[in-house]
Amino acid sequence: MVQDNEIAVEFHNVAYLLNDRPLVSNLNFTVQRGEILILLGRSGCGKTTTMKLINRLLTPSSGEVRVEGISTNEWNPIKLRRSIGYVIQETGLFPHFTIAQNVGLVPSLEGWKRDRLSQRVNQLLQLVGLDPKQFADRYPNELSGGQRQRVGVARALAADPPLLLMDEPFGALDPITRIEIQKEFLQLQKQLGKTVVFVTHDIQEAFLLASRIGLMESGKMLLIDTASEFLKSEQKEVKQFLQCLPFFNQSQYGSSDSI
Ligand SMILES: Nc1ncnc2c1ncn2[C@@H]1O[C@H](COP(=O)(O)OP(=O)(O)OP(=O)(O)O)[C@@H](O)[C@H]1O
Repeated sequence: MVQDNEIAVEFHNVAYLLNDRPLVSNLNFTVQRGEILILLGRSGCGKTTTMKLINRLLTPSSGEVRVEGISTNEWNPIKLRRSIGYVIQETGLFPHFTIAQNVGLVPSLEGWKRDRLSQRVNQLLQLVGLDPKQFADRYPNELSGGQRQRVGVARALAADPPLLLMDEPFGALDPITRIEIQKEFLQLQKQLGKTVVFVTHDIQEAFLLASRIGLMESGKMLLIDTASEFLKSEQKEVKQFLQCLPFFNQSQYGSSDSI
């Protein structure tokens, strides 16, 4: 049985309504510590909304989301967000900040001393495969899309948050860079043991990264299970996604079932 302290995030009967229209409803699931939970689903199915309910960019219209056992309504929103790394597709880097300033943003807001901050920034840039000597003083528009994505990941990790929310973080990359960065991210996650909620509509990405996959449709969670159970599902919506795996080879996928 899963112990409470193995649970990082819980959704209890959560709905979020906008102008009386439910964007998500009946959400009941947990995110276990150290797992990569993939939220998979077609455009507009409610993945981003679900993510924003975790870091309190949105609060539930009914039900409750708990992070580390505490309802998001009770968390101080600033403290909550600083304890959660957030990576989005467009990276959200500040254009007039250097790469070092972008990566060091949260620690500097937390009042870290200069030396500690610059050490941390260098360490993180190295961790995501960017040479600090080459990149620290550049501005975001002087980097390629893939390099900016790496900076986005480094920034999310800067204050060492236990939980990372990643919303289509590699969506804008060419397929080769994307596979490279996915594999590196997987290594990094194994090394750091973070809990990750990762949004994608790409089933290949889901199978490569997932400890478990949550399939969403029309604001509901249809299924949440390991990749190998996903493969066995008879649900129509699951099969539709599986058909999108071009060169489907079971031995390549579903190997990271264990949490
Ligand atoms: N601020 C808003 N105002 C009106 N409708 C919204 C708003 N935010 C989200 N929606 C609607 O809520 C639904 C869920 O949106 P959400 O962004 O969660 O989907 P998603 O699964 O992340 O989609 P995508 O993969 O395209 O990013 C969509 O139908 C969207 O149009």
